[in-house]
Amino acid sequence: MITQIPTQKPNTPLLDNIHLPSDLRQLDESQLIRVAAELRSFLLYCVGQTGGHFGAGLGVIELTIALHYLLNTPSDHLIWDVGHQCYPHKILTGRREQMLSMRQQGGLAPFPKRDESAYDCFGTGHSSTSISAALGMAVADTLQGNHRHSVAVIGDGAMTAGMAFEALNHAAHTQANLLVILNDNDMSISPNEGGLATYLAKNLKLKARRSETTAALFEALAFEYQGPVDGNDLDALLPVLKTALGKSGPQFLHITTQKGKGFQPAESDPVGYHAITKLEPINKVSKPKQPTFANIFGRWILATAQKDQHLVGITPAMKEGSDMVAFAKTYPQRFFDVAIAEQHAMTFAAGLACNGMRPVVAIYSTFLQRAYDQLIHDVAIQNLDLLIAIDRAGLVGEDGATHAGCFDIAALRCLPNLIIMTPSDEQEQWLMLNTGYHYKGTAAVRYPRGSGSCLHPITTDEQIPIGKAKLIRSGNSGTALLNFGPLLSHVADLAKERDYTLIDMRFVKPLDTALLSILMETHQQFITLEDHAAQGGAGSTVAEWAAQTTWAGRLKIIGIPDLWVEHASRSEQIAQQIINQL
Ligand SMILES: Cc1ncc(C[n+]2csc(CCOP(=O)(O)OP(=O)(O)O)c2C)c(N)n1
Ligand SMILES: CC(=O)[C@@H](O)[C@H](O)COP(=O)(O)O
Ligand SMILES: [Mg+2]
Repeated sequence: MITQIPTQKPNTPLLDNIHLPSDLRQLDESQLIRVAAELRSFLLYCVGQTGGHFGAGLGVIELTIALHYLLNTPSDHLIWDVGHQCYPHKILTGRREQMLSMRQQGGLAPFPKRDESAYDCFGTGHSSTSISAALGMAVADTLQGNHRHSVAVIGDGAMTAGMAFEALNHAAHTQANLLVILNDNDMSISPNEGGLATYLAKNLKLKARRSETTAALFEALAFEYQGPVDGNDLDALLPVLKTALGKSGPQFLHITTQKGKGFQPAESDPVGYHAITKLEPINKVSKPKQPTFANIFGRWILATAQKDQHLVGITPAMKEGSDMVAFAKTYPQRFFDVAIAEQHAMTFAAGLACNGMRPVVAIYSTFLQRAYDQLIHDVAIQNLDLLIAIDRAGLVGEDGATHAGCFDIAALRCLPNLIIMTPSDEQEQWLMLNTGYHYKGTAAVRYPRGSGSCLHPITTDEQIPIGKAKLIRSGNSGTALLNFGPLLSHVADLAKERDYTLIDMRFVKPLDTALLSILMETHQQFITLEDHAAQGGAGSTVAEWAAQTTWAGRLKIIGIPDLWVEHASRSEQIAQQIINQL
């Protein structure tokens, strides 16, 4: 058992000669255990040097070796759900020498990526997509007369998302040659939540060679089930995997693994070791950890829950990331981790709001994308009193494009009645959370990953006036810089140097058009700034307003107005809501 992350590259004589899975397949099965030991120590060394996702990869060392040993990758399709566990896969598929570039600009991507390697047959990052994609590839092979394996490796956490069951349901209908491997380590990021997790855990405790009850669940969906089998034991795993790969039709292999396997601290604390920062040199004095926007949210929800017993907090499997740890500990009855189920999280919150509670949905911007229809259909149309705390809004750094929160303003600003707030720092975040929480209707506050410029916001009940911006400085250059969000501190000095008027707009919706009209009288140039896609974001809101104001009579954007159009005949709707604007 390894207890320390090596700071020097370990000696890996077998691994050094494995450049591709074809090299691995030259080895005798009896050598694979040695390969696993070397791969595990090399993985520890690499992640120690770069930081990144950690526990999940340690848990699938044996599975990765077994799959690339028995499959004919990259011709056979192998898809890693979420993809945070893909580092061993990358090491065995021609990228061993690039591992120290992991998650760095120009370096290896944090998740499987099609344009990075032929062995990455499907890009992942968001969970629960692997079965759908693998099924698509399997059906394509059937249609083309190809005889190839299509394998999806999905964790017990990712298995809790509805999309996984949509794919299982469809697979039965297609009878495609698909192998789903459930990597069951009884962990999501936190311990896995919900009935499925309990169900699986109960059966694991039976330590049965074959769990009839678990089999029943998946065989009811026309999968042939095998398991549970110890996925960290190559001697147990290889024969069962061979059997599954030898069969046709939808196969379901249930393996059990240990998240963090082989590294004692990670085995003891799989939550803490889900991801790690890179090791710092021993003599480097580490800076004190600054509170993040997520930490401020965690303090805010705890403080607000103390004052209002109607507050309930919901997270789709990101308790730690959204920092609801203290709230969950203090108010366990009012904390809900619904597992990786963003769609359910939103409509569950809607139900709570309809029946006297005041829900706060804490959700990463990128994962909010999963709950868009529920936000529209179940929350916004009904104009429910609900606050969405959108974390990781904007660029997120090392997790790259799959996790960037660049589209929430574009998605939300066209929804009638919703208000959208963009705090410039942690004090503004606190004020806006208060404002959104008490707003009669649906409110969203978006804030970024990491820390901002006000590390010690004061606890306050104060709110801010809806739709009102804040003048930061008046300038004489004739240019007004309109800030939406946390980049204000990045441009304050520049605005002073260039003598810009600097406005903290605070709201994307409702936009402070009264102030903009005044500024229009005295400024010749406007710059909008946001940590969001330029297309369709806050700047577009300003542009649309400006175009219709300055070009009054020359540009009129006619479409469905900012309201929910009730039922009528389509011709009545079109006449009343659109054509009559002409
Ligand atoms: C749609 C979506 N929601 C949330 C996440 C954040 N997330 C990344 S890994 C993870 C836990 C996955 O658990 P599991 O599938 O069991 O994999 P393990 O880490 O246990 O190997 C979560 C919630 C995500 N990647 N995608
Ligand atoms: C793989 C995954 O989706 C999560 O682990 C995500 O990387 C967490 O992001 P943060 O580090 O911003 O919490
Ligand atoms: Mg798991």
